[in-house]
Amino acid sequence: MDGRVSTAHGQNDEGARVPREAITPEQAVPASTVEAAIAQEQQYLDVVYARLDELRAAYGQRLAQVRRGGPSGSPQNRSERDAFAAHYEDTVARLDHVENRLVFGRLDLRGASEPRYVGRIGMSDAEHDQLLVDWRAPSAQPFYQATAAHPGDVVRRRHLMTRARTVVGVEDELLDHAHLDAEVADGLTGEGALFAAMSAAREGRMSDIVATIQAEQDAVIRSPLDGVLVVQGGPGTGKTAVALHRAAYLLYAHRQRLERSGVLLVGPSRVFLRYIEQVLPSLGETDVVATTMAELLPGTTATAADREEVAEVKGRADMAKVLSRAVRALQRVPAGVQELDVEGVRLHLRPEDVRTAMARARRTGLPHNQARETFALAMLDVLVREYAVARGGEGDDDPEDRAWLREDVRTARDVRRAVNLCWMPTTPHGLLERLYARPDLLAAHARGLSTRDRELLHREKGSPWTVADVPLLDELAELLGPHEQAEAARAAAEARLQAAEEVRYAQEAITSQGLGMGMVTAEMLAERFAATGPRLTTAERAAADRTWTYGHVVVDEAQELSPMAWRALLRRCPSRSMTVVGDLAQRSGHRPARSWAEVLGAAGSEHVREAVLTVSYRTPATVMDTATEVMTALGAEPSYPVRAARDLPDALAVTRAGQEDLPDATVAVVRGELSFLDAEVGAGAGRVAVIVPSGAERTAREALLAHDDLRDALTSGHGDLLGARVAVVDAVQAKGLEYDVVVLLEPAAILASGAGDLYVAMTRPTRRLHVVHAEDLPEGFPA
Ligand SMILES: Nc1ncnc2c1ncn2[C@@H]1O[C@H](COP(=O)(O)OP(=O)(O)OP(=O)(O)O)[C@@H](O)[C@H]1O
Repeated sequence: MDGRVSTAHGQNDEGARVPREAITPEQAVPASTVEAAIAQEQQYLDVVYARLDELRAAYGQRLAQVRRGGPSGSPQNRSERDAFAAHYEDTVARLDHVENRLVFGRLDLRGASEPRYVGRIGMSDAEHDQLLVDWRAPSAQPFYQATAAHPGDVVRRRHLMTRARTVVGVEDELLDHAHLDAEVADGLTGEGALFAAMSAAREGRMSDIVATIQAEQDAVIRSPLDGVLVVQGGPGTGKTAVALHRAAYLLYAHRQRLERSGVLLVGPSRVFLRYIEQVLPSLGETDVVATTMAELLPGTTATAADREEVAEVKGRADMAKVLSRAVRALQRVPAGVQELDVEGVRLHLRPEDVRTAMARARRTGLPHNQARETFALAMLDVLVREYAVARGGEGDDDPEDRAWLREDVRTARDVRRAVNLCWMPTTPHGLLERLYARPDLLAAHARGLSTRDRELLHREKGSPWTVADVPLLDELAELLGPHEQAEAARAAAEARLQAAEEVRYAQEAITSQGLGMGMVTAEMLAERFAATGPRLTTAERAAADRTWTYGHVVVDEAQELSPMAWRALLRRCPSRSMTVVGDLAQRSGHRPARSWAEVLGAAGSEHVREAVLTVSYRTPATVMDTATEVMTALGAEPSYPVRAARDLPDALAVTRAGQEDLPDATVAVVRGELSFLDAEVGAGAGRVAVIVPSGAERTAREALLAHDDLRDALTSGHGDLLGARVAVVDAVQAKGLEYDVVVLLEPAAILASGAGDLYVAMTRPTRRLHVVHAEDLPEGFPA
């Protein structure tokens, strides 16, 4: 390609000091001088890293100084010191995280005397001259957006490839009109760097793409904060990467607005959150709350999954009405007058008094458990009046007597029971459990559900909570409000945890300050800290608080969310500022969705804008095209076609075996693919997923474990889904993840759980999809 010069080498050139403007913007770098260019860039890198070290040392010292101040002083002094410590801790952590590929780009601009360097964070030298522009700053945008057709002021864009602190390659794109060519105009930016990133062996953790963000991705990342932005993109188009970079961008561009309220990121599973956990810190952001729908409600962990048809009923928007009726039914007016015994006196609970007290309580607009107090007080007033009269009218005007009478009534068993029966306090878990377990209750409140739907909801008390239960529990928590006794038990448990945390914190302080020697114990220090408590970050406080509202919410794999789940997320985001990324074609189960309007539930009625990502940076074209053909043959053609950025030789392989030989064939294929990776990306590097039909993971894993070499590969890196060189998973577990090679076992059986699952499974590899089957292949696979 004209105007593009790139090379790479592994040595650090120790050339003479070259001033940063030595490579003039108008000057292209011929291939012969690439080595010299690398040497020049190394000079610049050395200056930037030296500054990074200086800043780290300076902030490290300030932090140590503040910590040395210890826990003494007035509360105001302590809180100021805490605030400084927090700031320094964050800065030190941020500077530590940006070590790798700190500088990755350079722009030579028409009319500018110096080039502009783009990096992970902004940085100035001691004289306040800018060394590095933060990739998120407006002045870095041309690095991602300039094209030969629309170069703006950019004459040359240079990608710097680095390993540790060494420049190992540069890649130039000349964007002035003299070098215009159609291929550049249409093409991807920084192709060399991009292809190097795409070809790297996968290590089980997602990396950031800050050096090679493409123009269509950049437009999404920098899209305005307000409203609901839906990003539809086929497999591997960078939706997850873009969502994370957008979170980092928004925190940078709207720090004031988002820092206090925070950003919530919702992913499909804990494994997925671990897969992406390094991306935001590497972009200098650590304060995002990452969670899954299963963990959205603090204190509740959903460990089970429902069958598809059960989850569907639980997820319907109508369930909100069922729950609201169930809560309302906790407020009951007795059919007739009831007699109550208070200290031998007969009092009367009259339906009309109950109705009046109820109306007053409902007018407060408070959730059920909190409004109960208004109801109970109103009932008490009525009963105390009757009690006073029954006691001979004495003490009617004497406040002290009146208080005694009131106490008699309030504590009487009959009264407590009657008030509770009229307005029963309850917990979300208790109520939902009763609803599921008692068909009569469900029939009374869920009139809109068919008998079959109600049967699907039935379950015994004590069954574990499922992911689909979480939005229902959350809805109930909203309708009910805190339950005093349950809250007290929770607070006590939390206090115990907090005390343990304070001791741990104090222990650290003792160690770091060289205290101890028997003069002060961790418990003593903890007591002193208790007044202020260990510092919690915004993210930590937000994650522990159900009622926390976030400034922005990012949802990944959003095509899986139910209408009830959207309600739970919208409650957490009153500003309705959301980034929603997903792929309709990858939706699990047997209910395909044709449009985002169908999927978004209540979020769909907000101000929604859609963006589409069209290029897959993961899956080779041969595999991508086959996956599309299979989906089309199934009548589930993806509505948003995807173009693969590259193809690779032998990207698709198919091995047919007899039913009996399938395990042996799988072993041979996995072994062959590991050898392929050894040769291709280095001994022991690269990762293989064996994707099997749901429920077949255990058998498949055991078949592989029987072989020593494969056992090593399966148990390497703690043997978990991200660490091991070979992992056995089903399509749902593989969602959002990627591997160098996928061995796809029995596609026809995977299809039983839905076309979307097969599509997900087929599109996970970066290098090769190897299909192993005994049953006939679904239509669309090559013969
Ligand atoms: N601009 C880019 N430069 C380099 N690599 C990229 C770029 N965009 C995406 N990638 C890489 O492509 C792969 C797929 O990205 P990502 O997981 O974000 O895609 P996705 O759309 O979320 O995929 P899926 O829906 O299939 O889970 C990742 O390895 C990612 O790092």
